Amino acid sequence: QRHKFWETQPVGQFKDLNDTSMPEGPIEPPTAISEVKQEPYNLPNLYEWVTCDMNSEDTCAEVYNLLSNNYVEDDENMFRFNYSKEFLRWALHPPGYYKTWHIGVCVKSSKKLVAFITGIPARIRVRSDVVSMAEVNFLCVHKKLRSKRLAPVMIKEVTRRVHLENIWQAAYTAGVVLPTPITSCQYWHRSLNPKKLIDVGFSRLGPRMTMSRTLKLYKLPDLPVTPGFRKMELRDVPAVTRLLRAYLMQFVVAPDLDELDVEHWVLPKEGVVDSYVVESPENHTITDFCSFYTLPSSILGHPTHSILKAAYSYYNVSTKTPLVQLMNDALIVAKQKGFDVFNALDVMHNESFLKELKYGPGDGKLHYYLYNYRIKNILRPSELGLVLL
Ligand SMILES: COc1cccc(CC(=N)NC(=O)c2cccnc2OC2CCNCC2)c1
Repeated sequence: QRHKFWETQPVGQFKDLNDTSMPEGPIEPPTAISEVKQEPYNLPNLYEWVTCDMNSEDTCAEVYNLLSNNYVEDDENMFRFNYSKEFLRWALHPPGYYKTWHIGVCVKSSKKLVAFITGIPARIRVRSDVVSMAEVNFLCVHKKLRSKRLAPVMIKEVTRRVHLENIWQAAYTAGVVLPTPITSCQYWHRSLNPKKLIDVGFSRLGPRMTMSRTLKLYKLPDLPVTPGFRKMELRDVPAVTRLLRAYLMQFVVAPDLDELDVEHWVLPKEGVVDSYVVESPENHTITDFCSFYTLPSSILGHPTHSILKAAYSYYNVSTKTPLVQLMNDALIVAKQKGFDVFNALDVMHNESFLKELKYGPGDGKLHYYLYNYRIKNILRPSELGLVLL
């Protein structure tokens, strides 16, 4: 029945929701590493664990193919995330990563990869508590192996390997409601190429709208309007780190990023992540920053279009330029780079620009979770300063 697995885990349980006596913080205490199960969990007979070295071209290609054919689809099964190999290597190789947290399940006989789950280390602040956590992502079971209860054993195995590194908390997201979200975010889409979005069924022509009126509605200038708006460079890392750290302090849950993290996560990487700074023309200080990551989706079963080019809002900081103007410049450069749509969650201050910049609401929600860490009351999305890939 529902949540058979999650009711056995140290996560906020629905039945505890209004029990205000429970303190905020870890649900279970850490244990000695010697107490952690030393050997991997048992898999069903035909399968075996494999550690995926994403620096190996062959392994990265196998992971790419598994995800490209079996990972998350939208509610109407019209689109499927299509993370690129460069993106996967970026997402899984942040400073301090553990190869052993990139876990595959293979068929013993054929060595075929049929399932995958990953963790990466992250320092996440919850209120004033900076916690070493694992960010768990890319849980994927081949379509032909669903309902074999593989996911629970994969979650237990990545948890075991995280425990072996003396880390006892985790953060993850899901499109489904599990025990118990710390917040539930609405996603929003801003059309950049409305004709293609309507052709492939991502968007529909509005009521009393013609195609030409729709093209005019979403038209953008060719160039950013903010003076000093330019691509981020390595020399900007110290300034962007200062901006970002100060900005993220206002949120209840946010990553605790140092200069090495900023260099990895937000320095532009072709086809993976784009980032821009506003360098004030008068005194050359960095006053604002915006970024978005590249996550295309396969368009399932369309005769002429196979890929939806989507940009996802990442971290944005405005201290001088109005956020709405900064985010409009992000739309302008994303359109110039050939993206079809720009997606954003209603986290941080995003709500302040979504309607004005003509975003439309998506048809689903993205729920955020913490493992082995209780939050007293569910957060508003605007209290969340964490964007997962
Ligand atoms: C358009 O193609 C899609 C292909 C698969 C799923 C979805 C809907 C969806 N589930 N979208 C999101 O989860 C989403 C919407 C806006 C911003 N970030 C998002 O998810 C991110 C963060 C979580 N991991 C996936 C990427 C759309």
